[in-house]
Amino acid sequence: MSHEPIGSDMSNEPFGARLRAAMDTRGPLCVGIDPHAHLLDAWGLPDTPEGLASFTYGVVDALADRVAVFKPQSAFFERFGSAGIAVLEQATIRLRDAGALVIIDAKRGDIGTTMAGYASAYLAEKGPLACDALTVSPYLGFGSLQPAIDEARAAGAGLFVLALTSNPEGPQFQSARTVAGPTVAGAVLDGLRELNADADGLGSFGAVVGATIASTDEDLDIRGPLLAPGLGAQGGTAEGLTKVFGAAVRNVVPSSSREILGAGPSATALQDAADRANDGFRRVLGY
Ligand SMILES: O=C(O)c1cc(=O)[nH]c(=O)n1[C@@H]1O[C@H](COP(=O)(O)O)[C@@H](O)[C@H]1O
Repeated sequence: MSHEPIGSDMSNEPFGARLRAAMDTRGPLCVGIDPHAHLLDAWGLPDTPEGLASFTYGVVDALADRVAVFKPQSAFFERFGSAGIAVLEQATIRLRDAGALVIIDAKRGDIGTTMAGYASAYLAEKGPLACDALTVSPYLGFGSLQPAIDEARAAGAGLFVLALTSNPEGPQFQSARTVAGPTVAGAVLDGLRELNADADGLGSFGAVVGATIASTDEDLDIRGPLLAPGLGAQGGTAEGLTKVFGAAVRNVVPSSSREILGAGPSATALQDAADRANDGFRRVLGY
């Protein structure tokens, strides 16, 4: 696999274009950074801010220059209060400096003005947690995401909106019909298709579609990226992706956390696990 830098000339491109270039160069794998207490323990680290920092920077040092996309899970940093958020900030900066893209998984969603606060924290170019894309929740209405959409457009960042999540409870809401007719998930996908309509190549507004959903009748051709968590620990497989995503499979960003992190703390073992996963995804996703 290639460990080439993505190229600094991409820095002014929109998120979708940068994501496509990064995945083409380094492979499609997204490594989720989820520092669970049990993983800190398995790595021989204490469940403290210091342990969190050693774990997180261990992953960063081993993989930042060879993996295209990282998805730190904010919850596991928030667990340690401001000390944990400081580690998330540092890790995001280090990963981006190494040419990787960072999706902060915080699943934010609120009414317009409050959403604007989240957008300025995570999406504004000079925001304290400025990242390449943020996961957001549409359950206050797709339109409630507008401030994040505006900020993402201004900053060349992206969003991943929950559509068909990997957890078994998801369909209770996501398969329900909206007043206008489509399912909740279908309405989210329609909204994203509209946002990506004028994109040149891959759009910047993506959907979260779990790798664990057996199949779907929804139209996943949103002209934007499809973040697919649920691989490995939750049962999703590389081979299953073609069944779930069909013709849209080329836009899938396969995300794996525990499956890769469990290989540590050895940097070589982490690199082998990431390379193996990336090779498998390249084969299945048509790279
Ligand atoms: O938005 C996500 O990334 C997400 C959506 C979803 O439907 N399911 C899901 O598991 N996730 C996240 O993806 C990660 C999955 O971790 P592993 O199961 O260890 O690979 C966690 O951080 C979840 O919060």
